[in-house]
Amino acid sequence: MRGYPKLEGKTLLEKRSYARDKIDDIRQRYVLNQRSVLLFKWTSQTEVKKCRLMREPRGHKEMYGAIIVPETERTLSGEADVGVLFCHNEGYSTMCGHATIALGRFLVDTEDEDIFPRRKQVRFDEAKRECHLRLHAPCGVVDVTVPSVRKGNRVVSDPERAVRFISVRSFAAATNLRIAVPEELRWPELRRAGKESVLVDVAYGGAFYAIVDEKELGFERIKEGVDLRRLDTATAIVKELVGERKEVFRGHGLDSDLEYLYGVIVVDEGEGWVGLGGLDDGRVGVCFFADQQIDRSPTGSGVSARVALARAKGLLGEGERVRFDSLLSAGAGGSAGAFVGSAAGEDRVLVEGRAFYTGAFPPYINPRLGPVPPISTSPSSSPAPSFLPSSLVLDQLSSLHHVVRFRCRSERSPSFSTGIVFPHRLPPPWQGPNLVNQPHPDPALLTTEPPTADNIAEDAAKLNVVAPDFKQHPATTTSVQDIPADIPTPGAPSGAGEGRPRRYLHEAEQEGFYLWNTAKHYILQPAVAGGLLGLLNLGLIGGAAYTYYTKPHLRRDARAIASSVAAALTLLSAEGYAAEKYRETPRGQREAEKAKKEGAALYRYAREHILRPGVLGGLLGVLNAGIIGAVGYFSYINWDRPHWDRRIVSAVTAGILTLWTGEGYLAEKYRVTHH
Ligand SMILES: O=C(O)[C@H]1NCC[C@@H]1O
Repeated sequence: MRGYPKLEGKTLLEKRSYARDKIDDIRQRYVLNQRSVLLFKWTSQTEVKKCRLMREPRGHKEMYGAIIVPETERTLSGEADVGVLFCHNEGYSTMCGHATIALGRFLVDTEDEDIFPRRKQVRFDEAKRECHLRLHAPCGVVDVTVPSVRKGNRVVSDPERAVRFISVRSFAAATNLRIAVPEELRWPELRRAGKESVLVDVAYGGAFYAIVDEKELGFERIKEGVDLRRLDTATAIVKELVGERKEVFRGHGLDSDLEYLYGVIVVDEGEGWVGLGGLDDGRVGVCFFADQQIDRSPTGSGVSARVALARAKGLLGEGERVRFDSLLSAGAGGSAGAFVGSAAGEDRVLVEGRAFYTGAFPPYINPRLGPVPPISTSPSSSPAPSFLPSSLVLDQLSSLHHVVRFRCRSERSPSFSTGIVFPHRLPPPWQGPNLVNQPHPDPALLTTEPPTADNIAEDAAKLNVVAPDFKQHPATTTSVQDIPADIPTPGAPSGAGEGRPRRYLHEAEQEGFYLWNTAKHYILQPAVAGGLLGLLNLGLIGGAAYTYYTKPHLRRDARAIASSVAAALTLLSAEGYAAEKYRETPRGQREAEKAKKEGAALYRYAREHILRPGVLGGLLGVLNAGIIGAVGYFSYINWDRPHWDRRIVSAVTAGILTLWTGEGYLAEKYRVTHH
């Protein structure tokens, strides 16, 4: 990939880890720390360079991306033609059906051998008018068939017919799994339904999905409209609880990088219990994946998982085709956005779906816009800052031209996406309770002409390939020719003739303003405010203790003692009352749930990073060194005492011996269980 750093690692999964661990700032990074450092270093464009593609201001929570990897272990061994890494709001998926469908077309249409060096190997079946591609995704090799036509001396993809792919091995991992929902985690709909647990199925189609009937969560007829915030709360809890059942994901012969729960699909009435319906009466599902990102497509890998599950339950015959819809494709009507799934042999699934070009958008970095703080997903947060095009192009990323955006287009249902990257700034789901506020297409990006065999090449020509001299000539052949030199930030002094000191002053103001806003954003969070109150309490208690220590007469003054106790009780009760009141509000409940989740995440993080034997051994070593150092120090400064307090000496000796015996015991236990 041009411009994107070289992905280190022998296997695609290793490259995925590299992207996640080493260069994730390209996908997303909250740049707050860098900005704080900049206070002392002054703003430089190099720092601002490290900006995210998947989050604001270039992306959004629902953004999805595909990074083409020309060479992987499977392309080298001849088993695949090209590799791909998928990315989203949280990291890098192991499989993505909708991106595979969109990429299928792109890979047939591209003639750029830097992007797709093995393009010429792609087989065109003249009789069937289709190309066959082998795409190496992190979950394995997926066979993709792309309807294509000959156009002059080129073979180009045909938007009229559906792309199809055959999944990797797909299977049901657990059926009818009863998940108890602890009292404090039960969401309102579950309570109202009088339920204490939910029944879920878990299936794999390149990624693991928990599949759950809407009624199990206490919802009804979601396809007619649902408050996505409420569904988000419910599915986040289900995801956490099911995700903890590690045994469900293990033992299937998969690489450990694939053994995790990727998403929860809420399915409409009946699926998995009474069958799937057919092509006319298909199934609707809402998929929450990664960091509760909502899939606008019907989730290709989810379709693989759902078909495998239905097969395992004996609900789907060989060759029976089922239509799968997302909320968006179902709401839009027509069939172009739906996917069709069917069993394809023992444990494979055939998924069919269509993709359409809408354009290509090289990312820009506007030095004036700078990094944008994370936006809260609360409904009251201010709208996302708008994207300002700039004449200054990010060096490293300017040639990411194959982060291509596709959007599903059809005459009857022009308003939804099934593409690699969802274009345009789509309103996040919390902005509306149902489909009414779902994204609508930017008409400028839509091809209004109905596709015909004749305009196939034109359709492909919308693919916007950035020329190597893009930096000098930012406009591309298919994009707007006159990109404005720069749109000033509102309130910013104009650049022309602006003196250096004034510009610095303005930048300092901006920096200060940014930091103040960021500080406000963090400090005014209830959790932080709670922490500050805790500090205040500590300060007051410390202050009182100090006063009583330095003024011994107060210790006998009944009035002083009584007023201190009364003041402390009043303060604590007021704080307790306020906290309790806050917890009763919807926001408070959300916070409580979030705190619980974050607690779990912190625990998981600690377990993965700190409680690892190596790290733990190191920490224990440091602790031991500290203890020995402290004992040594106190022995040294007290060495000339006439006698030492035997109780202290015995307590210290016993303490150290107990600690070391405990450490020895744990180490031995670890050795026995792990080796
Ligand atoms: O179609 C799919 O499989 C993907 N869509 C977003 C979530 C999944 O990765």
